[in-house]
Amino acid sequence: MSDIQISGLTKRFGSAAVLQELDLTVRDGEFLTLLGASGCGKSTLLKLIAGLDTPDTGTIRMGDRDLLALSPSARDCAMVFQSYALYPHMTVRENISMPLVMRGLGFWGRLPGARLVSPGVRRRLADIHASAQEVARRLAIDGLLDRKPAHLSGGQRQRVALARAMVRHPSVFLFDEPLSNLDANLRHALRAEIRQLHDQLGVTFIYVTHDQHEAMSMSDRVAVMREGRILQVAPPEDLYMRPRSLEVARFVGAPRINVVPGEILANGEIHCLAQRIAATPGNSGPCHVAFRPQAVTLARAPGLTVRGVVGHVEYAGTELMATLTLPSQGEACIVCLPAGTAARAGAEFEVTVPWEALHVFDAGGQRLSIDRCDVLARVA
Ligand SMILES: Nc1ncnc2c1ncn2[C@@H]1O[C@H](COP(=O)(O)OP(=O)(O)OP(=O)(O)O)[C@@H](O)[C@H]1O
Repeated sequence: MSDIQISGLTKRFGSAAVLQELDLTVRDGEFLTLLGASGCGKSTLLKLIAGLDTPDTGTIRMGDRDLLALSPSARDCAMVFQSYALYPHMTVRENISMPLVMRGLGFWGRLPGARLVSPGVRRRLADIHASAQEVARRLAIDGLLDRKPAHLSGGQRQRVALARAMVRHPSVFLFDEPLSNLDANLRHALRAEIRQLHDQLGVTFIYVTHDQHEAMSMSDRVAVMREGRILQVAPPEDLYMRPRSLEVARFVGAPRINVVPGEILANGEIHCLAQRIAATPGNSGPCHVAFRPQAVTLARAPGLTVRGVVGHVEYAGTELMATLTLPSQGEACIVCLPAGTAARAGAEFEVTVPWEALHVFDAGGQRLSIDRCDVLARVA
């Protein structure tokens, strides 16, 4: 198939612009996730691609096809919703078969009596049910084909919704928070299954979630959204290691990235926590220096020394999460330490952030490229 190219997409509800001049290319066959806080416009974007709503301006193209000119059914997209959207009065078999019935049988063929009088309708229905059975087998729900949705668990219902999307072999799957209603264990298991399904089918998946673990663990690329705009589109590792802005850095990673103030001097040196940490060719002035809680080390290593007073210590299995209050700033940082580290509340404690784990952003929050200092230097 082809890439999906979205250009200048704007959608308003009344006076509120929910999507603002949004541009995005979804590559053919990739697993792309739209990640953002509730209300940032993720579902709206998905609905515009599916044809369930229309934009005010902008284009959505797939190869040489203008998707906006096509009806939802002609777009070759299948959508899977958080709420499953199954027909309660139909069996699992009938639910899964529904897209093929709608496509393969005319109005008369869909009437309940048609199969009694028409051998052609009977044959087509038998083929459709065989296809439904095959998809159900792949998703391990073939033992449930005669049940109604009310007699299924949440995970089973979501599998039926997936099967219904798969049965017509669409070229694009659109997922709107499909796992939100499930418990943590099931969510974890289904994440892996959905990713495997993507790899087997080899078609484009566009997945909406506000859960960064879900986004980071499943996707080829993640588009981070905020207030109707895309802040960055990148593979999960790039988003985590090289966030383009402080906003993205704060959104991705848990616990949240630590940020302490820094200063860029006229000679380009960056100072932070009374240490010379790096140099940048940019303008002088205040900046933000950031590091992830997991990036700190207790070993002596070249890097930024962070010293503070231990506050709350949280035990998290193989590690501890400790809050450090930095006396100079009065700011609290969270650092991740190996379990068993002697970090007692009220005591002074010191960690090092290796140079390569430091992120520097200008006063406006945009990432600065920096030259690492190779010698730990204290500023008098
Ligand atoms: N039909 C509508 N009429 C009016 N406002 C709407 C409509 N649909 C969505 N909105 C508003 O548009 C904004 C974006 O909604 P959208 O559902 O796209 O967000 P989202 O990022 O998917 O959020 P969530 O994760 O909570 O589902 C919200 O403020 C929402 O209230």
